[in-house]
Amino acid sequence: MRQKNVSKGARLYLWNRYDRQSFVGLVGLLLSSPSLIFYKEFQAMDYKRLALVLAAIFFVAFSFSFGLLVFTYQHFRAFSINNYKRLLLNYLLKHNLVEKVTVKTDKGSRERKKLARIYLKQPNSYELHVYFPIDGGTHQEKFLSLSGELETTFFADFQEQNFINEKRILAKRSYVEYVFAIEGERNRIHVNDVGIDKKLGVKLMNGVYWNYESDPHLLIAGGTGGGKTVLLMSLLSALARVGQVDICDPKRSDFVGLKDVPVFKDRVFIDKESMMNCLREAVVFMDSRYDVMTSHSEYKPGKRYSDYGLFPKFILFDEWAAFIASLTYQEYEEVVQSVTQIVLKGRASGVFLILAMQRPDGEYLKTALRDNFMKRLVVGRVTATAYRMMFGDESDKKIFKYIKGKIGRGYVANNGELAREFYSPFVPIEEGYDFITELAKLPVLEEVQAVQLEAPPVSNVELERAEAGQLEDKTYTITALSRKLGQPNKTVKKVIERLAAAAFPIREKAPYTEDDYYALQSVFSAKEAGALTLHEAIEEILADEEEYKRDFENFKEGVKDF
Ligand SMILES: Nc1ncnc2c1ncn2[C@@H]1O[C@H](COP(=O)(O)OP(=O)(O)OP(=O)(O)O)[C@@H](O)[C@H]1O
Repeated sequence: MRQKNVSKGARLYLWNRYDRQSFVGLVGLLLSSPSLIFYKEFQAMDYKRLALVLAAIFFVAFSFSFGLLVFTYQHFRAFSINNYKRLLLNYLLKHNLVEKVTVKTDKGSRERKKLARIYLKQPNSYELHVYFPIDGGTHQEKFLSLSGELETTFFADFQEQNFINEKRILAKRSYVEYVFAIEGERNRIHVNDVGIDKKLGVKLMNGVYWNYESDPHLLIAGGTGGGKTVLLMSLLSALARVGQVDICDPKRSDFVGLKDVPVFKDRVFIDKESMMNCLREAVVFMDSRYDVMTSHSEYKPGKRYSDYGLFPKFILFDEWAAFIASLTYQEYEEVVQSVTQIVLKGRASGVFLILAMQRPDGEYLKTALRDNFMKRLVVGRVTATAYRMMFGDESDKKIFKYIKGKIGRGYVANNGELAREFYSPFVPIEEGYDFITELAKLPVLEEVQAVQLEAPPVSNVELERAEAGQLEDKTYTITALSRKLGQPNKTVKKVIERLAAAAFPIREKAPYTEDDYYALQSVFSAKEAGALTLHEAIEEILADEEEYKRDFENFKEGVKDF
């Protein structure tokens, strides 16, 4: 609970419903008032003419006032926040969340609506904070559980709930604060603005950064045509400025052209053997870095690679699932070993993985490994199960929206945090923007140019895990699974049977995996969100899965054997 008095922004009043009308009315009257200096001329006019002149004056004044209103809403947060005020008022009134007080009048008494002490604040273009009082009021309990409904009302993404305990001398006040991520599309940035901020990391959008040091390893999922490749290219333009980037392109298409770009010279791999070798070498590279770091005269446990002036190294894999699907069992085992090493030791030694695929199924990325990817991004359309795999339990109640035609739109979250809307940097492809030309302009880095992000030191737990070198997959018994889902054993068993009978990838018997849990969670969430029967919810998830399978099969067809 926060103790200090925070600035809560503007208080919400019932008359905020009429903000726009009052603005246009007042400004319109103000603008038309100078015409009063011609009152003598007005007096001399006949009625018809006077009415015509006044109508013209008011028309011009009010049109200008309306234009001014649009301009202020577009450019000033102090005005655009009124849109949220109006939505909130509408919600509170329609859901009877206003208090009613009886006031005496000459003719008896009447009821008057009274609003609790509610505040709104928009500290920047991408966040909205709303404060509700905890003061024993009629609706206090409801005020504590508004996150989901307000998320829908604001068409925003709920991010956090905080409690504020204000201590004033004469009045003690407490509030519950809701923070929402808003206006995703307005906070989209141009590809030229993708860069590195020393404090925050790689800028991907206003308010969205990838700090690879505090949130190592990036996982990207997205359906075909959703904008994965363009996003990866935009990322490359920032990463190649601060470190070395190896690119693996099993599809042999989008990234092949980069092999002649100086910063990526000898760093673009397209055949299976060289991609496996890239991972092998990354492990050797990390081990030799550990040696350099531990034998350094200023060695101290917990220090990171950048503390020794070393640069980060990124390994970017497009279509990871296609790569895994092409491996033999032995090769697969070796790749899993290498990736395990990298996710465990990468942060301290400065090696970071970026894996992109349609959906991170356990088949292609073991769930224990997936848990170590601290930044998650989805672009384009993915299935309900894929959202659960990417954003986990935290977002289990979230309704992920797919908006047709919005290329590069999706969701982003740090592992363990709530997902929010994401728009990948805008690339003016139709105006001739060409990544190869732009990336070719980047200088080849020398080690001394390392950029150090401000991130916490490597913890003892991380070092211990890195030394142990193993990750454990989480598994569940049917009872544990049902408890986690909050459903009776019988219902869960029934859903498993139905999914398995329809060839959905789910285990029929314990031990169940995290992915099985996410698949089941998708069914129960679909049931709740769409007020469906269990049967309808299962059908919906199966239809989703069919579409995913078709897409994936088509995609595999397109990938030549490499
Ligand atoms: N950020 C963006 N800015 C502008 N246009 C974009 C953006 N992202 C995607 N597009 C448009 O959408 C098209 C498809 O995007 P992209 O190739 O990145 O999809 P993908 O998810 O990689 O698809 P696939 O898996 O089929 O390769 C691009 O050719 C481009 O025209």
